[in-house]
Amino acid sequence: MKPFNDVFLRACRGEETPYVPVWYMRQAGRYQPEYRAIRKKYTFFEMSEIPEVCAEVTRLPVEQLGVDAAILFADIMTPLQHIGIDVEIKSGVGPVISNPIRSKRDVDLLGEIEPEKDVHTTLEAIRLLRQQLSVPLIGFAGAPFTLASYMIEGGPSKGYHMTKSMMHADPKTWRLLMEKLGKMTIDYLKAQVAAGAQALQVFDSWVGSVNAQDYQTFILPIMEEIVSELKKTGVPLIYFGIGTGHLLNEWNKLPVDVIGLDWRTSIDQARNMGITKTLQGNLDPSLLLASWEAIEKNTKQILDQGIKKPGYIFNLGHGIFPDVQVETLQKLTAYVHKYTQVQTVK
Ligand SMILES: Cc1c2[nH]c(c1CCC(=O)O)Cc1[nH]c(c(CCC(=O)O)c1C)Cc1[nH]c(c(CCC(=O)O)c1C)Cc1[nH]c(c(C)c1CCC(=O)O)C2
Repeated sequence: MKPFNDVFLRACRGEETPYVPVWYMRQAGRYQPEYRAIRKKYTFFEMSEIPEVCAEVTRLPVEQLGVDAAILFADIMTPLQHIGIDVEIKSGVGPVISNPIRSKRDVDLLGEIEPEKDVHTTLEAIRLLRQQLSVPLIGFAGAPFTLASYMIEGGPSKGYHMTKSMMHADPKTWRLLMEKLGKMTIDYLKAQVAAGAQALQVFDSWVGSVNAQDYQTFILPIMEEIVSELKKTGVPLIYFGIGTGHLLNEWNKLPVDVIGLDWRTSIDQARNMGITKTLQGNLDPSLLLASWEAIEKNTKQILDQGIKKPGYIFNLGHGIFPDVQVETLQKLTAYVHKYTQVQTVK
């Protein structure tokens, strides 16, 4: 086996690195012919129930693209099935829930997870991967707001209107829901670290839809609890969301190690705002469908900002689309490694 590559972990901690580490959100997915072939045989959650398949799909992009970290194959919806949410992943749609949360009674009925019993296949996949990988393994979970948005709306949403109206119309029920999801997230992620996850990413993909005041009142308290509990595990913590430029000052106060940015906020802008954490991101994934010249030009701009100081990880601003070519990502990974190596040696 290759020697262990810890460049990603060092960048998470804000240390100097020999080159900028790279990984991609949704690096295991439908853009890979091998993934599509496996997925033909199973539903999404059937795949998640077989540790060997999860491990294989997790390893695939590491071997194929040469990235510096692996992210566990699972979904943010995975633990919800075990607290009473009836969820299915519909291809081309996303998570769909047949028993959405609409009242205090629905929230009261939600249970707790017992990780070693309920998500043992996910934990088993982590244990397998730790024997197989020579790059760090990132564990992950959805954050309470983002999970609640699916649970309340019943599926993907544009405006999150029912979610935000519950937050304001029935703050007590909202708080209870946040507490239950917060506990689930803590239990789930602690179990992932105990099984061998070497970093954690909390996906709050849709939280950018609330303003800073509502974030402080209705979401920040549970995030403070989650992050301070997870900090105790000792592994680096990444917090990511889409369109969160207006929330970054609040995020910077949380004891997370890394902030994941989408393409709307540049690395320079975030640093000029006073963000002191390691930054991760943030090529617009749409560019992966453009010419190589456009990809290179935009990537170079991001890297020139990123490498101004230690504590930078290259990624996309959101996940890879299914119609991206594997070769594009291979070329991009090699480009980031080479370009940043030359720059730091100088
Ligand atoms: C919001 C969210 C979800 N899931 C996730 C998020 C947060 C990141 C983000 O903002 O995108 C996170 C996620 N989902 C998946 C991973 C695995 C690891 C990885 O990034 O490679 C991760 C980290 C697998 C997956 N999760 C899903 C797929 C595709 C499913 C398939 O094979 O049909 C994969 C590989 C399904 C899924 N699950 C979800 C969506 C929106 C979709 C896509 C729907 C579609 O376009 O078909 C919910």
